[in-house]
Amino acid sequence: MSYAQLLAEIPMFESLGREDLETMSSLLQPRRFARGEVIFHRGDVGTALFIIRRGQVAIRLSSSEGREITLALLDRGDAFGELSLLDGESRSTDAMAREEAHLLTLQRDDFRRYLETRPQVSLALLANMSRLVRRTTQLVYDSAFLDARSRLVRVLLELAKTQGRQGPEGLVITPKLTQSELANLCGVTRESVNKWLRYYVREGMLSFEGGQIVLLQPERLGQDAE
Ligand SMILES: Nc1ncnc2c1ncn2[C@@H]1O[C@@H]2COP(=O)(O)O[C@H]2[C@H]1O
Repeated sequence: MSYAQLLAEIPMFESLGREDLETMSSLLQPRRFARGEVIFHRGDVGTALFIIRRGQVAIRLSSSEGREITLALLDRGDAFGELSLLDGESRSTDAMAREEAHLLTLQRDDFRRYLETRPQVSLALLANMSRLVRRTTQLVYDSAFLDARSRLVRVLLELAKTQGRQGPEGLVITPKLTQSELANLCGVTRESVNKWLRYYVREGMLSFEGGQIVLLQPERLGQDAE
């Protein structure tokens, strides 16, 4: 089966011509993970890049006491696991399938060969890593300077931007998130997420539809948390 069409949708590989995409496609191995299954743990040896065909993957950190934060939720067309292939260190985070996930793996040597011979792929990877550094800086800023309410609002607005769609009432956040998952994404307690979600529902700025959060007045929400 050719995965060239999926590869062409991924920013890191979009510069590749048809022939390259077909060659890379023949190097990919499909792997399937059940809902809740761990794809890798922080500290594991990294041997492959992962590309998501279907399903959702959480990039997470957890403490020895069982506390967790979610750094990112990834879905179709997202790639992860590039860091350890580049610096030879171990996996920097855990990765877990939030729902049944159909993934493709590209082995380290094959990935590096593309980076060495296709400068456009390296540039796109650098752009990807620049975004990652910016997001991490934003997380540091948020945890140092923002209160729980502002952190929640910032995460909701970012999810709406990266994984949202326009619905009839407002911006719908596509992944269905529990309050605990939202709390992990914001780095605040579940109680505080619950308190502020209820406040924004009362104020008419957000609602819930079929388990999804809908931002009814995203601009007002943004102003409120400034
Ligand atoms: N802060 C972050 N935000 C989003 N993704 C990350 C972050 N840190 C690490 N990752 C991804 O998670 C992967 C974990 O394995 P690697 O360290 O090989 O590569 C990492 C990146 O692809």
